[in-house]
Amino acid sequence: MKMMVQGLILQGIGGFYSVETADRIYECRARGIFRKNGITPLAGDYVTISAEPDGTGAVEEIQPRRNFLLRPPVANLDQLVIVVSACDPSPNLLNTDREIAAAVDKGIEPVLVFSKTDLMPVEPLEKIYSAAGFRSFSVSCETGEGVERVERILPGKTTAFTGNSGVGKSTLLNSMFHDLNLQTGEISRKLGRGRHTTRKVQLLKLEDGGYVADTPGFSSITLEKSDRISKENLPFCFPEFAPYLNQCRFSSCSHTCEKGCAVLQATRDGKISKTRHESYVAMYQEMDGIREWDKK
Ligand SMILES: Nc1nc2c(ncn2[C@@H]2O[C@H](COP(=O)(O)OP(=O)(O)OP(=O)(O)O)[C@@H](O)[C@H]2O)c(=O)[nH]1
Ligand SMILES: [Zn+2]
Repeated sequence: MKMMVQGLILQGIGGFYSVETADRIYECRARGIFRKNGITPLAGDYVTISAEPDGTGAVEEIQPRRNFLLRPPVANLDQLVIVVSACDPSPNLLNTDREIAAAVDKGIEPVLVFSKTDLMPVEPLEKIYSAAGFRSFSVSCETGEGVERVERILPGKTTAFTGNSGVGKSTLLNSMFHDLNLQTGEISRKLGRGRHTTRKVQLLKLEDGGYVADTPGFSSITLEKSDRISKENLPFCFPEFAPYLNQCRFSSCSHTCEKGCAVLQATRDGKISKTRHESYVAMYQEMDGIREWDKK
Protein backbone atom coordinates (compact mmCIF):
# COMPACT_ATOMS: atom_id res chain seq x y z
CA MET A 1 0.00 0.00 0.00
CA LYS A 2 1.26 3.47 -0.92
CA MET A 3 2.00 5.99 1.82
CA MET A 4 2.80 9.68 1.63
CA VAL A 5 6.02 10.31 3.56
CA GLN A 6 8.23 13.36 4.16
CA GLY A 7 11.92 13.07 3.44
CA LEU A 8 15.17 14.67 2.37
CA ILE A 9 16.93 14.00 -0.94
CA LEU A 10 20.45 12.77 -0.18
CA GLN A 11 21.47 12.42 -3.79
CA GLY A 12 20.12 12.24 -7.31
CA ILE A 13 21.65 10.32 -10.19
CA GLY A 14 20.14 9.95 -13.62
CA GLY A 15 16.57 10.70 -12.55
CA PHE A 16 16.72 8.54 -9.42
CA TYR A 17 16.73 10.03 -5.97
CA SER A 18 17.75 8.58 -2.60
CA VAL A 19 15.30 10.02 -0.12
CA GLU A 20 15.94 9.74 3.60
CA THR A 21 12.81 9.48 5.74
CA ALA A 22 12.39 8.94 9.47
CA ASP A 23 12.79 5.20 9.21
CA ARG A 24 14.58 4.32 5.97
CA ILE A 25 15.97 5.45 2.63
CA TYR A 26 13.70 5.15 -0.41
CA GLU A 27 14.90 5.00 -3.99
CA CYS A 28 12.56 7.30 -5.89
CA ARG A 29 11.79 8.48 -9.36
CA ALA A 30 10.52 12.01 -9.89
CA ARG A 31 7.09 12.72 -11.31
CA GLY A 32 7.07 13.95 -14.91
CA ILE A 33 5.36 17.11 -13.73
CA PHE A 34 8.67 18.48 -12.41
CA ARG A 35 10.25 18.20 -15.83
CA LYS A 36 7.29 19.95 -17.37
CA ASN A 37 7.68 22.82 -14.91
CA GLY A 38 11.42 22.98 -15.46
CA ILE A 39 12.12 22.04 -11.86
CA THR A 40 14.74 19.43 -11.04
CA PRO A 41 14.74 17.93 -7.57
CA LEU A 42 18.12 18.54 -5.90
CA ALA A 43 20.13 16.98 -3.12
CA GLY A 44 19.05 18.90 -0.04
CA ASP A 45 15.43 19.23 -1.12
CA TYR A 46 12.76 18.42 1.42
CA VAL A 47 10.15 16.39 -0.40
CA THR A 48 6.94 14.45 -0.07
CA ILE A 49 7.15 11.01 -1.62
CA SER A 50 4.65 8.28 -2.29
CA ALA A 51 6.41 5.31 -0.78
CA GLU A 52 5.99 1.61 -1.54
CA PRO A 53 6.65 -1.12 1.03
CA ASP A 54 9.52 -2.42 -1.12
CA GLY A 55 11.57 0.75 -0.57
CA THR A 56 10.82 2.42 -3.90
CA GLY A 57 8.77 5.54 -4.37
CA ALA A 58 8.11 8.69 -6.33
CA VAL A 59 8.89 12.30 -5.47
CA GLU A 60 5.47 13.97 -5.46
CA GLU A 61 6.20 17.42 -4.12
CA ILE A 62 9.21 19.63 -3.36
CA GLN A 63 8.94 21.87 -0.31
CA PRO A 64 9.82 25.50 -0.99
CA ARG A 65 13.61 26.00 -0.95
CA ARG A 66 15.33 28.43 1.38
CA ASN A 67 18.11 28.68 -1.18
CA PHE A 68 19.89 26.63 -3.80
CA LEU A 69 23.05 26.57 -5.84
CA LEU A 70 23.18 25.34 -9.41
CA ARG A 71 26.88 24.52 -9.53
CA PRO A 72 27.21 22.45 -7.39
CA PRO A 73 23.51 21.57 -7.51
CA VAL A 74 22.33 21.52 -3.90
CA ALA A 75 19.41 23.04 -1.99
CA ASN A 76 18.80 24.39 1.51
CA LEU A 77 22.35 25.02 2.67
CA ASP A 78 22.88 26.59 6.07
CA GLN A 79 26.53 27.40 5.59
CA LEU A 80 29.20 27.49 2.94
CA VAL A 81 32.70 26.84 4.21
CA ILE A 82 35.15 28.65 1.95
CA VAL A 83 38.64 27.19 2.28
CA VAL A 84 41.53 29.50 1.43
CA SER A 85 45.11 28.30 1.80
CA ALA A 86 47.86 30.46 3.24
CA CYS A 87 49.98 29.45 0.23
CA ASP A 88 50.22 26.67 -2.39
CA PRO A 89 48.01 27.96 -3.96
CA SER A 90 48.32 31.51 -2.67
CA PRO A 91 45.04 33.20 -1.70
CA ASN A 92 42.91 34.82 -4.37
CA LEU A 93 40.93 37.40 -2.42
CA LEU A 94 38.73 38.44 -5.34
CA ASN A 95 37.54 34.87 -5.84
CA THR A 96 37.08 34.48 -2.12
CA ASP A 97 35.00 37.64 -1.94
CA ARG A 98 32.97 36.50 -4.94
CA GLU A 99 32.04 33.26 -3.21
CA ILE A 100 31.27 35.06 0.03
CA ALA A 101 29.01 37.50 -1.81
CA ALA A 102 27.22 34.69 -3.64
CA ALA A 103 26.52 32.95 -0.33
CA VAL A 104 25.33 36.13 1.39
CA ASP A 105 23.07 36.91 -1.58
CA LYS A 106 21.40 33.53 -1.16
CA GLY A 107 21.06 33.73 2.59
CA ILE A 108 23.73 31.09 3.22
CA GLU A 109 26.22 31.90 5.97
CA PRO A 110 29.77 32.03 4.59
CA VAL A 111 32.43 30.67 6.97
CA LEU A 112 36.10 31.21 6.19
CA VAL A 113 38.68 28.53 6.84
CA PHE A 114 42.32 29.46 6.30
CA SER A 115 44.36 26.33 5.72
CA LYS A 116 48.00 25.25 5.69
CA THR A 117 48.91 27.47 8.64
CA ASP A 118 52.01 25.31 9.07
CA LEU A 119 53.38 26.82 5.87
CA MET A 120 52.64 30.49 6.45
CA PRO A 121 50.84 32.66 9.02
CA VAL A 122 47.25 33.54 8.17
CA GLU A 123 46.67 36.33 10.70
CA PRO A 124 46.46 39.02 7.99
CA LEU A 125 43.67 37.05 6.29
CA GLU A 126 41.86 36.35 9.55
CA LYS A 127 42.00 40.02 10.37
CA ILE A 128 40.37 41.05 7.08
CA TYR A 129 37.51 38.60 7.38
CA SER A 130 36.84 38.88 11.11
CA ALA A 131 36.72 42.64 10.70
CA ALA A 132 34.12 42.13 7.96
CA GLY A 133 32.04 40.17 10.48
CA PHE A 134 32.48 36.63 9.17
CA ARG A 135 33.26 33.60 11.26
CA SER A 136 36.76 32.55 10.41
CA PHE A 137 39.04 29.72 11.45
CA SER A 138 42.58 28.67 10.76
CA VAL A 139 43.70 25.08 10.37
CA SER A 140 46.64 22.93 9.55
CA CYS A 141 45.87 19.39 8.54
CA GLU A 142 49.60 18.76 8.79
CA THR A 143 49.70 19.44 12.55
CA GLY A 144 45.97 18.99 13.21
CA GLU A 145 45.77 22.44 14.75
CA GLY A 146 42.34 24.05 14.53
CA VAL A 147 40.61 21.08 12.89
CA GLU A 148 38.39 20.44 15.92
CA ARG A 149 37.14 24.00 15.95
CA VAL A 150 35.93 23.62 12.37
CA GLU A 151 34.34 20.30 13.24
CA ARG A 152 32.29 21.97 15.96
CA ILE A 153 30.45 24.26 13.55
CA LEU A 154 28.93 21.36 11.61
CA PRO A 155 26.39 19.55 13.86
CA GLY A 156 22.78 20.29 13.06
CA LYS A 157 23.61 22.21 9.88
CA THR A 158 23.79 21.45 6.18
CA THR A 159 27.22 22.55 5.01
CA ALA A 160 29.06 22.61 1.70
CA PHE A 161 32.79 23.19 1.28
CA THR A 162 34.25 25.23 -1.55
CA GLY A 163 37.63 26.72 -2.42
CA ASN A 164 40.24 26.61 -5.15
CA SER A 165 41.73 23.34 -6.21
CA GLY A 166 44.56 22.28 -3.93
CA VAL A 167 43.65 24.38 -0.86
CA GLY A 168 43.11 21.19 1.14
CA LYS A 169 39.33 20.62 1.21
CA SER A 170 39.53 16.84 0.90
CA THR A 171 42.38 16.64 3.39
CA LEU A 172 40.36 18.69 5.88
CA LEU A 173 37.18 16.66 5.40
CA ASN A 174 39.10 13.43 5.71
CA SER A 175 40.82 14.53 8.90
CA MET A 176 37.43 15.44 10.39
CA PHE A 177 35.56 12.31 9.35
CA HIS A 178 37.04 8.93 8.98
CA ASP A 179 33.72 7.57 7.72
CA LEU A 180 33.65 10.27 5.10
CA ASN A 181 37.08 9.18 4.05
CA LEU A 182 35.65 5.80 3.07
CA GLN A 183 32.67 7.27 1.32
CA THR A 184 34.52 9.91 -0.64
CA GLY A 185 37.02 7.22 -1.58
CA GLU A 186 34.18 5.15 -2.94
CA ILE A 187 32.70 8.02 -4.89
CA SER A 188 35.97 8.90 -6.53
CA ARG A 189 36.56 5.29 -7.47
CA LYS A 190 33.10 4.88 -8.96
CA LEU A 191 32.63 8.19 -10.65
CA GLY A 192 36.04 9.80 -10.69
CA ARG A 193 36.64 13.47 -10.26
CA GLY A 194 37.73 14.27 -13.79
CA ARG A 195 36.08 16.67 -16.11
CA HIS A 196 34.29 14.11 -18.20
CA THR A 197 32.76 12.07 -15.43
CA THR A 198 29.29 12.41 -13.97
CA ARG A 199 29.16 15.04 -11.31
CA LYS A 200 26.81 14.46 -8.48
CA VAL A 201 26.29 15.87 -5.07
CA GLN A 202 25.77 13.65 -2.10
CA LEU A 203 24.69 14.67 1.38
CA LEU A 204 26.57 12.76 4.02
CA LYS A 205 24.84 12.43 7.36
CA LEU A 206 26.94 13.40 10.36
CA GLU A 207 26.92 11.41 13.56
CA ASP A 208 25.87 14.42 15.64
CA GLY A 209 23.16 15.43 13.17
CA GLY A 210 23.48 17.64 10.13
CA TYR A 211 24.88 16.96 6.68
CA VAL A 212 27.98 17.73 4.68
CA ALA A 213 27.57 18.03 0.94
CA ASP A 214 30.18 16.08 -0.93
CA THR A 215 30.61 17.87 -4.22
CA PRO A 216 33.12 16.04 -6.40
CA GLY A 217 34.23 17.96 -9.43
CA PHE A 218 33.24 21.34 -8.03
CA SER A 219 36.18 23.08 -6.46
CA SER A 220 34.27 26.32 -6.25
CA ILE A 221 30.74 27.51 -6.69
CA THR A 222 30.01 28.91 -10.11
CA LEU A 223 27.30 31.46 -10.63
CA GLU A 224 24.94 30.79 -13.49
CA LYS A 225 23.34 33.64 -15.31
CA SER A 226 20.14 33.05 -13.36
CA ASP A 227 21.83 33.41 -9.99
CA ARG A 228 24.12 36.30 -10.65
CA ILE A 229 23.96 38.97 -8.01
CA SER A 230 22.11 42.05 -9.17
CA LYS A 231 23.86 45.41 -9.07
CA GLU A 232 21.29 46.66 -6.60
CA ASN A 233 22.02 43.79 -4.23
CA LEU A 234 25.80 43.86 -4.50
CA PRO A 235 26.44 46.40 -1.69
CA PHE A 236 24.31 44.26 0.66
CA CYS A 237 26.48 41.24 -0.14
CA PHE A 238 29.31 43.06 1.67
CA PRO A 239 27.70 43.16 5.14
CA GLU A 240 30.36 45.43 6.62
CA PHE A 241 29.24 48.20 4.23
CA ALA A 242 25.80 48.29 5.87
CA PRO A 243 26.41 51.03 8.47
CA TYR A 244 27.54 53.42 5.70
CA LEU A 245 25.15 52.74 2.85
CA ASN A 246 22.65 55.42 3.81
CA GLN A 247 25.25 58.04 4.54
CA CYS A 248 26.58 58.75 1.06
CA ARG A 249 26.03 62.22 -0.40
CA PHE A 250 24.17 60.85 -3.42
CA SER A 251 21.40 58.32 -3.01
CA SER A 252 22.44 56.81 -6.34
CA CYS A 253 26.01 56.31 -5.06
CA SER A 254 27.65 53.18 -6.48
CA HIS A 255 30.30 53.28 -3.72
CA THR A 256 33.06 52.87 -6.28
CA CYS A 257 34.40 56.40 -6.87
CA GLU A 258 31.85 59.08 -5.93
CA LYS A 259 32.53 62.21 -3.94
CA GLY A 260 30.97 62.07 -0.50
CA CYS A 261 30.75 58.30 -0.49
CA ALA A 262 30.62 57.05 3.10
CA VAL A 263 31.80 53.58 2.07
CA LEU A 264 34.91 55.02 0.43
CA GLN A 265 35.52 57.20 3.49
CA ALA A 266 35.19 54.17 5.80
CA THR A 267 37.70 52.35 3.58
CA ARG A 268 40.12 55.26 3.80
CA ASP A 269 39.61 55.30 7.59
CA GLY A 270 40.48 51.59 7.78
CA LYS A 271 37.00 50.59 8.97
CA ILE A 272 36.41 48.62 5.77
CA SER A 273 39.31 46.52 4.51
CA LYS A 274 40.93 47.80 1.34
CA THR A 275 40.96 44.41 -0.37
CA ARG A 276 37.28 43.89 0.34
CA HIS A 277 36.41 47.23 -1.22
CA GLU A 278 38.65 46.44 -4.20
CA SER A 279 36.76 43.19 -4.73
CA TYR A 280 33.49 45.08 -4.56
CA VAL A 281 34.66 47.53 -7.23
CA ALA A 282 35.92 44.70 -9.45
CA MET A 283 32.61 42.87 -9.17
CA TYR A 284 30.66 46.07 -9.80
CA GLN A 285 32.67 46.81 -12.92
CA GLU A 286 32.21 43.27 -14.16
CA MET A 287 28.47 43.77 -13.93
CA ASP A 288 28.79 46.80 -16.17
CA GLY A 289 30.65 44.56 -18.60
CA ILE A 290 27.97 41.90 -18.50
CA ARG A 291 25.29 44.44 -19.22
CA GLU A 292 27.12 45.71 -22.28
CA TRP A 293 27.71 42.17 -23.42
CA ASP A 294 24.04 41.22 -23.02
CA LYS A 295 22.99 44.15 -25.19
CA LYS A 296 24.97 42.86 -28.16
N1 LIG B 1 51.51 21.67 4.40
C1 LIG B 1 50.22 21.37 4.30
N2 LIG B 1 49.74 20.75 3.21
C2 LIG B 1 48.42 20.46 3.14
C3 LIG B 1 47.53 20.80 4.18
N3 LIG B 1 46.29 20.41 3.82
C4 LIG B 1 46.41 19.85 2.59
N4 LIG B 1 47.68 19.87 2.18
C5 LIG B 1 48.22 19.35 0.90
O1 LIG B 1 47.69 20.12 -0.16
C6 LIG B 1 47.46 19.31 -1.31
C7 LIG B 1 46.04 19.48 -1.82
O2 LIG B 1 45.12 19.00 -0.85
P1 LIG B 1 43.64 18.47 -1.21
O3 LIG B 1 42.98 18.12 0.07
O4 LIG B 1 43.70 17.45 -2.27
O5 LIG B 1 43.01 19.80 -1.83
P2 LIG B 1 41.52 20.02 -2.41
O6 LIG B 1 41.13 21.37 -1.99
O7 LIG B 1 40.63 18.91 -1.98
O8 LIG B 1 41.78 19.99 -3.96
P3 LIG B 1 40.76 19.60 -5.16
O9 LIG B 1 40.26 18.21 -4.89
O10 LIG B 1 41.60 19.72 -6.39
O11 LIG B 1 39.67 20.61 -5.15
C8 LIG B 1 47.79 17.88 -0.89
O12 LIG B 1 49.08 17.58 -1.34
C9 LIG B 1 47.74 17.94 0.63
O13 LIG B 1 48.58 16.99 1.22
C10 LIG B 1 48.07 21.46 5.35
O14 LIG B 1 47.38 21.80 6.30
N5 LIG B 1 49.40 21.72 5.35
ZN1 LIG C 1 28.68 55.46 -1.54
